[in-house]
Amino acid sequence: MTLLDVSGLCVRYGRIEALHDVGLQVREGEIATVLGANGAGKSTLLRTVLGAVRPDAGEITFAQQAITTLSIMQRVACGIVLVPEGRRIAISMTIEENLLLGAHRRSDRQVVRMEIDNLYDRFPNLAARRHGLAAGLSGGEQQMLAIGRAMLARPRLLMLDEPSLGLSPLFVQRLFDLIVEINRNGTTILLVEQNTAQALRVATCATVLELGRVVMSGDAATLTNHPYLQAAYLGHGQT
Ligand SMILES: Nc1ncnc2c1ncn2[C@@H]1O[C@H](COP(=O)(O)OP(=O)(O)OP(=O)(O)O)[C@@H](O)[C@H]1O
Repeated sequence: MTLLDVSGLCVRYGRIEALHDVGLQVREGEIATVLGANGAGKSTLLRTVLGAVRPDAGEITFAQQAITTLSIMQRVACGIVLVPEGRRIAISMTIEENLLLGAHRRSDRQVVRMEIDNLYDRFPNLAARRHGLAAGLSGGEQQMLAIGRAMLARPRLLMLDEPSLGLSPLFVQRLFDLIVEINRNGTTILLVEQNTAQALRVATCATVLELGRVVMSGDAATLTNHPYLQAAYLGHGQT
């Protein structure tokens, strides 16, 4: 089933056309990735799906419901969650408080507790410092916390905006392992990345944006072997 269906999306910031007639479908249960260079419009696309940016044209449907005119809060209630670029955790709050914030809409406190404890089991560094300020965490740990917090909202669609940006190779690996695990546990993922090789490795389908337009889309395995993508994004061609 198609979970997210974006069609004919146009977004302008004054005279800049950030998205032009962009279409994208994400099927329930898959990892879809959006690739492209700086300024291609990737963040704008995610922010428009979330409702933080109003499109000038286009339709967005989520789980068969038209959501184009819904507010951010209404979309979050539908199950759409965004982890923005730069993580945006509350650095003046403790790790535990950040996680509880992610679960603030839920009333099943015991299950929330169990999910937080599972996260601590997976990331002992977060557990050891649960009552310390999130500001004290490394960039990689902050990203894990940001994703953990987002998952506590029980999203149906988790959107991640360049989660690997600025992380050490070790954390990049752990991050992509976490993304795969979250997906295997049933959450659909829309992943924006500049780490093209890693994103194509975990994704089922991909869309390539250039200057606000879709220049290519298809299943990830086919795109990985496409000469244009190899040359322009995977560094296997002539420069
Ligand atoms: N709030 C804004 N006001 C004006 N122009 C903007 C705004 N946000 C983005 N833009 C412009 O829209 C275009 C697309 O930007 P966007 O951030 O969506 O691209 P991106 O692919 O996510 O790039 P990056 O990886 O650098 O975040 C760029 O030309 C950018 O300068």
